[in-house]
Amino acid sequence: MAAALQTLGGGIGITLHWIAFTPTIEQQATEEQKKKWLKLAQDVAIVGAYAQTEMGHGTFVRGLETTATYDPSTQEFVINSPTLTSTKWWPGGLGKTANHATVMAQLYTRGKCYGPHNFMVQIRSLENHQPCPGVTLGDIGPKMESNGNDNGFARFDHVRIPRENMLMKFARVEADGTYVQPPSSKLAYSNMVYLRGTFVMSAAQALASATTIAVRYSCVRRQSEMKPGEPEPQILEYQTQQYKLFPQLAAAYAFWFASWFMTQQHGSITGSMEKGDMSGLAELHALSAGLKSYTTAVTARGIDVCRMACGGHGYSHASGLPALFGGAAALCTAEGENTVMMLQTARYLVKCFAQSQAGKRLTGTVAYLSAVQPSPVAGNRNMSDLGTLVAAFQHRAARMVRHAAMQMQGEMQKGKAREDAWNSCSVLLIKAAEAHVHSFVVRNFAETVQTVEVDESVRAVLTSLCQLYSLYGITEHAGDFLKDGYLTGRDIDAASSHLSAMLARVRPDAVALVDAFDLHDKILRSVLGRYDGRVYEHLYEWAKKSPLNKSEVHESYYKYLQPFLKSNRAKL
Ligand SMILES: CC/C=C\C/C=C\C/C=C\C/C=C/C(=O)SCCNC(=O)CCNC(=O)[C@H](O)C(C)(C)COP(=O)(O)OP(=O)(O)OC[C@H]1O[C@@H](n2cnc3c(N)ncnc32)[C@H](O)[C@@H]1OP(=O)(O)O
Ligand SMILES: Cc1cc2nc3c(=O)[nH]c(=O)nc-3n(C[C@H](O)[C@H](O)[C@H](O)COP(=O)(O)OP(=O)(O)OC[C@H]3O[C@@H](n4cnc5c(N)ncnc54)[C@H](O)[C@@H]3O)c2cc1C
Repeated sequence: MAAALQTLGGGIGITLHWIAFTPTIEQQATEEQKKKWLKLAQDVAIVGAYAQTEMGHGTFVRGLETTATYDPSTQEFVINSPTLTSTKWWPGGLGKTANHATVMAQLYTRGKCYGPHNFMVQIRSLENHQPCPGVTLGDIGPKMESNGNDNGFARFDHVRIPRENMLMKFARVEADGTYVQPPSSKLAYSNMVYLRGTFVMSAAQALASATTIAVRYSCVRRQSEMKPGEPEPQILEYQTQQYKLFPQLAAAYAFWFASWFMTQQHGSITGSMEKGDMSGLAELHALSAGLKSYTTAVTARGIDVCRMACGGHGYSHASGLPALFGGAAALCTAEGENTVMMLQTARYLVKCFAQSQAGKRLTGTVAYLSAVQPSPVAGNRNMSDLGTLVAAFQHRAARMVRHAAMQMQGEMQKGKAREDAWNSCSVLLIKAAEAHVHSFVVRNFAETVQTVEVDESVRAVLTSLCQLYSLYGITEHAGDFLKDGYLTGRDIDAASSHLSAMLARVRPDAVALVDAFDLHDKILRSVLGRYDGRVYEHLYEWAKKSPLNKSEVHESYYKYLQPFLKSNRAKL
């Protein structure tokens, strides 16, 4: 599904039906409600949008203004948009495509507000697709990318829906208006956790696509002379080109493996939650938020590196890279803005750190926080050993989490309120959370390559790629590793020279490594990244199809240029 949606470049009107609307029914509806809507959704007999964000609030879900007020006399909810800023704004497919939406609204019953809950609302007629009475709909206009998707707006003027349209798997409102609490108030957000997990896969796929394009093109493209008089080399022979592309290639693999972990973790924790065990929810939320933030940010930057690595042709839409970048940029903002998501991870880490200080043994993805020793013992480390590299990342993350948490404690001891201390330490907190996620990705990569059983040579090349990824991270963030003397200047020098060796080692396998992503030309949609390598012929064909080439002399000539030239000539 992710691949199919990627083909459509950030989606079409129905994308959110598949990735958000239908999963929300699956995750938030009762069995009875599923019988009513799930099959209709799965068979696309109805088309849905996920309508949460409003003009005034996206991040702060508790600040949403749309209301769902229960009327026990008719056993209905009244959905209302009381202000301009309460207008639902951004939901994919909401403008023109969807005829239903799950609407996130503040639930009021018996005069009390119980916070945001999901409601199924029909928004267009199933007969003629006209908006339902009381519903105003439209498209929000062109965006940076994803213009095949009608991100829309919606206003509700006291629209009545049956009580049964509240998605009631967790929280419920009884016929008489009694509110029944869910096992956790955050279960109304479970679909966001799921979607953030799928964004990790989307990031991996987008970065895999960009590196496929750039690596293949770098084998077709020849430029300059390495040595005077010699034939022009493939640009992939330049070490600087390898240094641009191979860390992105390695990151694509790392994110792919992280997304596998995320999917497995989501399945196992939601399985336990089905049985009433909510203990894994906080970690699942922290991991999905942090991974979504980290992988999409690195992917967006990485795609731009790939674009620049393709020179001028990378800037053309023929390369497919601008569209990939636009799609990745959307992933950085949608489903929880990246800074806000990383701060959620930081919040969890600070709590875990406090628990560890209080003597609790941490488990799961944060276990290392209590295992890592605060005072490092410096020494000449073997910087080509994966175990050493993983330990270095864990040490860096643990130090940064401790530093941010202690800094916050210090601010509070000086009299600052917790919230103010949080805000004044939030840059440190973000960096610490990023280091934690980075460390997780490195460890997971290292563990995954060890499980490769198909072939010794496959394991060897993936191990090199994992070393490259880790060494690149260390050299890019050298200051973090040097700060408390855990790594020495000599270690960093060793890391740099191993990194150079890894670039050379990965070079012969680079094309096979991108081919292994198995991204068909129809998915890549890139003249530069064609599997057959016939870039120049197709670049020429592609340009000939430019709309400006439909006529030999463009109409703008007759309209503007001809009279302008004529008057200029007349002046001579
Ligand atoms: C396959 C894909 C292919 C192509 C893609 C193409 C197109 C797709 C493009 C876009 C789709 C986009 C869809 C959307 O964007 S839908 C809208 C998404 N909106 C958001 O993500 C909103 C972000 N904001 C939030 O999630 C929350 O408001 C926020 C977490 C920021 C704060 O929540 P709240 O104010 O309620 O909580 P706090 O008081 O801060 O914390 C309370 C407590 O709860 C914990 N928490 C928060 N969220 C969750 C959660 N989801 N699950 C579990 N726990 C959660 C939080 O950490 C606190 O814990 P504690 O510290 O223990 O008190
Ligand atoms: C392509 C695309 C598709 C989308 N699809 C949907 C959809 O289908 N359904 C839907 O409901 N929504 C959708 N959205 C909306 C999306 O979920 C929100 O835009 C997103 O959650 C960010 O919220 P915001 O726009 O309110 O950003 P803001 O919160 O206004 O962010 C602006 C800035 O404020 C900062 N900021 C905000 N709060 C904090 C804080 N607590 N601490 C520190 N900094 C903070 C942010 O880091 C950011 O720098 C989509 C958005 C995009 C771009």
